[in-house]
Order: sequence, then structure tokens, then C-alpha cells
Amino acid sequence: MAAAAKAAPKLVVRTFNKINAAGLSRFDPSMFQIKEDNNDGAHAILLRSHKLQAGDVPLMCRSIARCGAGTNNCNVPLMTDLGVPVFNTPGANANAVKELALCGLFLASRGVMEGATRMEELHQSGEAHAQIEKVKAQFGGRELAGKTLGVVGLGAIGAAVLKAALDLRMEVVGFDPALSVDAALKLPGHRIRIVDSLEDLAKASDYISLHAPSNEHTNGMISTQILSQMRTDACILNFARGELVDEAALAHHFDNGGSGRYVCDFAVGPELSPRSNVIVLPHLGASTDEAEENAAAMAADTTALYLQTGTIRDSVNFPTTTLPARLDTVQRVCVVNENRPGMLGEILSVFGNAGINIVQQINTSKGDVGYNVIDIERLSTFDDVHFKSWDALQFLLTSLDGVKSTRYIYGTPASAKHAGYAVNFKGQVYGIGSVGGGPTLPSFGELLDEA
Ligand SMILES: NC(=O)c1ccc[n+]([C@@H]2O[C@H](COP(=O)([O-])OP(=O)(O)OC[C@H]3O[C@@H](n4cnc5c(N)ncnc54)[C@H](O)[C@@H]3O)[C@@H](O)[C@H]2O)c1
Ligand SMILES: O=C(O)[C@H](O)COP(=O)(O)O
Repeated sequence: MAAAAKAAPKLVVRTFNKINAAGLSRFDPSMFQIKEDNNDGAHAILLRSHKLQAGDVPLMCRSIARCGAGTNNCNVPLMTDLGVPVFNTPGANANAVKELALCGLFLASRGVMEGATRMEELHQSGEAHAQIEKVKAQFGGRELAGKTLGVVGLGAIGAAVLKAALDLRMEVVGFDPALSVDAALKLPGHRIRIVDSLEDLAKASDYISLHAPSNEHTNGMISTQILSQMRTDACILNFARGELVDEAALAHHFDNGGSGRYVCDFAVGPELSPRSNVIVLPHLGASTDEAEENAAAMAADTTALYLQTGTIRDSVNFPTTTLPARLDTVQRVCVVNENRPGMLGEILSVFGNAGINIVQQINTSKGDVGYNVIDIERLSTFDDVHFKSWDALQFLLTSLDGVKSTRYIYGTPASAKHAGYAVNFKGQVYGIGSVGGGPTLPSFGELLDEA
């Protein structure tokens, strides 16, 4: 009887959080294996809001994709140091968040929550019909038309929110000190006013809607100083991140005459809850079927493309890199290195010294990261003997001072020789080997603990 064919090893994608199944189905099952419950051998991670620890990231992991916009739940600087790109899915959930931010505007301007709660009580006590016309006076509100919305952060979500606000006949002011040219071109510039400071936005607004990322520049941006510039009855909508608001300052503002509402999508601290003018939702912004599928599909496509070809798009820490298709006759070597003078020469000399011909070479960079993709001529007999020499070559490359990680892409995807992985961790080279082979490797967390 003929021996059963050995199954080809696959690229392993570890998921955290429940990732939309239709999105995950973009991974070709003949090449990728999805693991929901353990990190073993993961070459890539897909996650939503899970707070990623170094221990979650196996040494073989070469890609982290956030199915969503905010990457503040991943330690991006650490991943950059380790030579691992972090991807996100720009705009994939923008419509979902826009719709909930609009809902936030209505919740802030009308007594929807309080009125509904009161009606529930009256139904329980059997007084609903008798009391309804009497109680409504307690829950009146104001209209949005003619009021001013201040939008902080004019990216995918901010732009969608401000366009919807214009349709509600609101005035719009915007603030975004880091606005990209692409994003600026998508704004209806003649219908909105862009201001140069958050103070100016605060002074002008009846509602402030936050759509900036959470980082060291934005955390606490709604501060005592900004609150002091706001109109007494101005409302704040926060569908970005809880960290953007200094909660103690906001509580102080409410305790000292601030009569607006705070509608937010994140748990708040004891200073703000419970308060009748604070409405908290359980991080629902991106939780629609459509957004979950969009984000998962985009993350899956970006991850598969990077693992299979080295192409980089939508990375928050690595340079966008468009690559020509790899010819069957070449082996692709991807090197992540410090972005400094001399590195490219040192990398190329490893090939020159080994007598290997370079077919093409592409170099891109972003901040401290240099990314070199080098297509080299394959030997005509590419067998196990040669593979050992490729391992040695990868060892030399990865050992270079300033090289963070290296990866080979060659052969047929999902064949035993699809990719070699190596990482230079604090001067030590780990993880040489092909997909699916080799011993179980530690996680970056374990290495960090040892260091
Ligand atoms: N509630 C949710 O479920 C949910 C869903 C998606 C996104 N978000 C949050 O919303 C944020 C924005 O998402 P997006 O898709 O619009 O991202 P985006 O990258 O398209 O837009 C963010 C915008 O903020 C701007 N910005 C940066 N620093 C700023 C500052 N100091 N002041 C004002 N603007 C600043 C950037 O220039 C950019 O234009 C995400 O980072 C995420 O934290 C929340
Ligand atoms: O940054 C994001 O995209 C949102 O906060 C969505 O997070 P979630 O995917 O965990 O809902």
C-alpha cells in the first residue's frame, strides 16, 4: 500500500477575540491554518481589542494585524524593535462608528435614555398610560440643526461624522494638527471651518466629537484648560478612546456648573459613574456585522499578502512597500533593519561574499525601520544540502549589527520550503528554519523575561 502523502505545513494565524468568520475565510485553507486557542508556531496574529502581551507573540510571528483602527492595544515600539510589522484596517469600521456617533449626538441632545428608563418604570407600576403626557416635560431637549459640532481628528471617522452633521444642518469646525494630504482632500473644505487649536474648537462648539488616536500627544487632551474654554452646556462625544479625556477634570467641570452630557463608548472611572449626564456604551462603535467583516477581511488580505510576498500596506510602523511579483526562479529575502547609513551596503555584501547574484533589490524606510527586499538567483538544484547553506546565509544576515529580523520567501506557498524565519534578539539569532519545522520556539515575552 502506498504511504499517505505528508501534509504540507501551513502558515499559522493566531486569532485573539472573536474574528468575523467571513473575513477569516479569505485565508486560503490550503496554505493557512487558523488557531483560536493557542500561540504555538504562529506566524501571524489577528486581533481586535485584546491587549497584546509580549508573551502572546511567538518568536516565529512575523505579522500583527489589528482588525480595526486603533493599535494602542499592541506595544508598537516593541514590535518595531523586534522587526515585526503591525497592520490595521483604515476606514473598515468608519461607517459603523459614524452611525453610533450620530446616535451619541441624539442621546446628548434629547432625553432618550432617561425618558425610556422612566417609561419602563411606569409600565412596571401600571401607570404608563396615565402618566406619559405628564412626565414628558422632564425629558425635553434641543435640536441639532443650527448648533455647532467640533470634530477632533479628521481622518476616516471624523470626516464621515462631519459630513453627516452637515446633512443634519449643523455648523462644523474641525481640528487635526496631523492631517494627511489625502485626508484633507476628502473634506468638504468650503463647508467647514478648520481651526488651529483645540481651544478654538472648544470655544466654538455645542458638541465636541473625538476621533483622534490614543497616544502620548492625545491622552488627556480634554483637560481642565480645554474644559474651561467650553460652553457651559456643551456636550462631549467620545467614540475614540477613554484615555483622551481627563476624567477627574471632567467630573470637576460637571460639579462646577458644566451642564452638558458626556456620551462615551468606554468604561469610565468612579468620578464619572454613576451620573445622570454620563451615558456609557460597551465599546459598540465597530460592532456591526458589516464593520466586523470589513475589518477582518482587510486584515486577512494584508496579512496573507505580507506573508506570501513581502508586500507591505496599511502598516502603522513599517514603510508601505509595493513589490513586483517574485519569479519562480528567484528566492526572496526580506530584511528588517535599523534605518541608518551603511546598513544596505553591509547587507548586500553578505550576498556578494557568498557569490550570490542579486536579481533585484528594493529598499524602503519609515522612521527607524529600514526594509530591504532582495531577490536572489536560486541554485538550480535546490535540495536539502543547499537548504543548509541558505540557513547559514540567513544566520549571517540576521547576525549583522542593526538587523532586526529576516525572512525567506521561496518555493510554492505551503510547501515545506515556503519560508525561513529568523530574528535577531539582543544580539542572539533565533528561529532559523522553514515553516512548520524545527523545535517549539519561545515567545518574545519569555526572551524578554530572560534578558
Ligand atoms: N469606538 C470604537 O469602536 C472605535 C472604532 C474605530 C476607531 N476608534 C478610535 O477612533 C480613532 C480614529 O479612527 P479613524 O479610523 O478615524 O483613524 P484615522 O487614522 O483615519 O484618523 C485619525 C485622525 O486623527 C488625527 N490626529 C492625530 N493626532 C491628533 C491630535 N492631537 N488632535 C486631533 N487630531 C489628531 C490624525 O491626523 C488623523 O487624521 C482610532 O484611533 C480609534 O482609537 C474607535
Ligand atoms: O479601534 C477600533 O477599531 C475600535 O476600537 C474597534 O475595536 P473592536 O474591534 O474591539 O470593537
